[in-house]
Amino acid sequence: MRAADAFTIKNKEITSIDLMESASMAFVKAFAEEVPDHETSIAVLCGKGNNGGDGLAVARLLKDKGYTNVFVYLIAFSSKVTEDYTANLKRLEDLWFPLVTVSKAEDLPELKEELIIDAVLGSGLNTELDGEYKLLAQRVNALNRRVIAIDVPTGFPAEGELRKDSVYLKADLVICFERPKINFFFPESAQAMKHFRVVSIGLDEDFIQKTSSSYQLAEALDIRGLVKPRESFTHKGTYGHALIIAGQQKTMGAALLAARACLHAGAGLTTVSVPESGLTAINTALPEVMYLDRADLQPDTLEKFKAIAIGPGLGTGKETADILKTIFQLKVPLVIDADALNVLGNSPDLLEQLPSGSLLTPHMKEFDHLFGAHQSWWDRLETARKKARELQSVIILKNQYTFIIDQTGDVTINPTGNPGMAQGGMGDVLTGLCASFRAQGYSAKEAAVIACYLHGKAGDELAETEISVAASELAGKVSGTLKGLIK
Ligand SMILES: NC(=O)C1=CN([C@@H]2O[C@H](COP(=O)(O)OP(=O)(O)OC[C@H]3O[C@@H](n4cnc5c(N)ncnc54)[C@H](O)[C@@H]3O)[C@@H](O)[C@H]2O)[C@@H](O)CC1
Repeated sequence: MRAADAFTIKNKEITSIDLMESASMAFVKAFAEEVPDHETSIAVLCGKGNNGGDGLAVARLLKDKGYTNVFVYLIAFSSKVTEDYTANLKRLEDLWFPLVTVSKAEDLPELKEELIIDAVLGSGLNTELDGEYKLLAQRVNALNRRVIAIDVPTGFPAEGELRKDSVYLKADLVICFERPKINFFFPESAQAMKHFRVVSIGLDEDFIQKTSSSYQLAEALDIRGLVKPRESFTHKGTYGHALIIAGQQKTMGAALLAARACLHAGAGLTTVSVPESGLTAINTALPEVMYLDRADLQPDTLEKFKAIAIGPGLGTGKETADILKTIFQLKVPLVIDADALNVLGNSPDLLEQLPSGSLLTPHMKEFDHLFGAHQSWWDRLETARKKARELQSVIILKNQYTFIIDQTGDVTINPTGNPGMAQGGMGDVLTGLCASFRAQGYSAKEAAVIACYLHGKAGDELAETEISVAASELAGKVSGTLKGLIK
């Protein structure tokens, strides 16, 4: 993002002070939507870098917009100042804007304002907070006021490990510039912020798109670009035949859910392999779905499938390991989930035989069982990037924001989904979606991106009218949601 700033300044004939003004205007526009009451009393805490410069400009622009109670506190712990900070300070001084200088954390007056804008330190942070900055953050946190941070909360690193004992100036909302920071997507970010929203500040979009970044955020437009329309004269054979190997006597539902999702996501044919005791359930609940006896899971029968998903409710016994050994010999794209992942975690030799181009869908526990325990999500994601390259496979690392890591180690972040979806069976549905898109001919990465986005989006649509979302309901909804996405 710093490169995009520099490129925009150089090529758009915009000076850095104008870019700061543009960023501050974008902040104020979003702020006004969040805090419409112009009588709200606001304390703007400004450090001496460009984040502080934004704060000074924001204070002036808020006054211009009609906010009558804006007070600025200059956090003067450092002797270094940036040029744009100095220019914005001069603009405020010229307006006779009341300014309070705080040279030590203990000098911060007992703030009476209802709301605090945090512009102390932004993305220029290079170490954890300590000394006066740490004391200041602790003092402000103790006030329990509503805090809106500019770009990032003070003390919060844009990338790198988020340690549990670090101190941040906690924000209720972060209004950040142009793109969210990767660390916003980790569960540990909850220590520093509740929500974020992104505002455009006029950086050169072409440059941002072309600049290689290891992280991409999936957007509806990406899905529209990926999903191929259904053409005339196509038939069920065009859309592939998926096989789902799942379920035991007491976990038949997992197989049903995966098969249901696979069917509704558009696979031409869906077959499920469950114990024979599940046959009636399949025929009753999913009449379109076919059945394959476990005894028939032999190479010559399996070669005809366009994709095979394995794992939901399957158990971690020898049978699962034996089936994995068989399907690893095939040239059929694989989706590996749940108990199949746990079996691979128990036997590293088998994991080494994983065919390239496979799709693995672990949640945090399954991931750590496969690749070792991790203390932070940053580390976990780094391991996922390394393993995806080594295994030449795609990993869907499930989380509130799911990470899709491709064979080059690049990460696509999925933004859809909501807490209403925190119910058993959701993972089985995602596996069925992955199998469906793999069977329809999408690459492992494409299938993963479409499946994750669609899964969350269908859940979001259901959550508009429901507190919690049942997995079977979501599986039945995906076809309609997909239609809406590609319109
Ligand atoms: N052209 C640009 O680069 C733009 C930058 N913008 C703002 O500029 C911010 C980045 O500004 P800066 O790079 O000046 O840096 P900051 O304002 O984030 O930080 C100020 C200074 O603090 C010092 N510092 C770093 N780590 C510290 C620590 N642990 N404890 C104490 N001091 C520490 C550094 O010397 C840094 O220069 C962004 O977050 C954003 O708010 C916006 O104005 C948009 C345009």
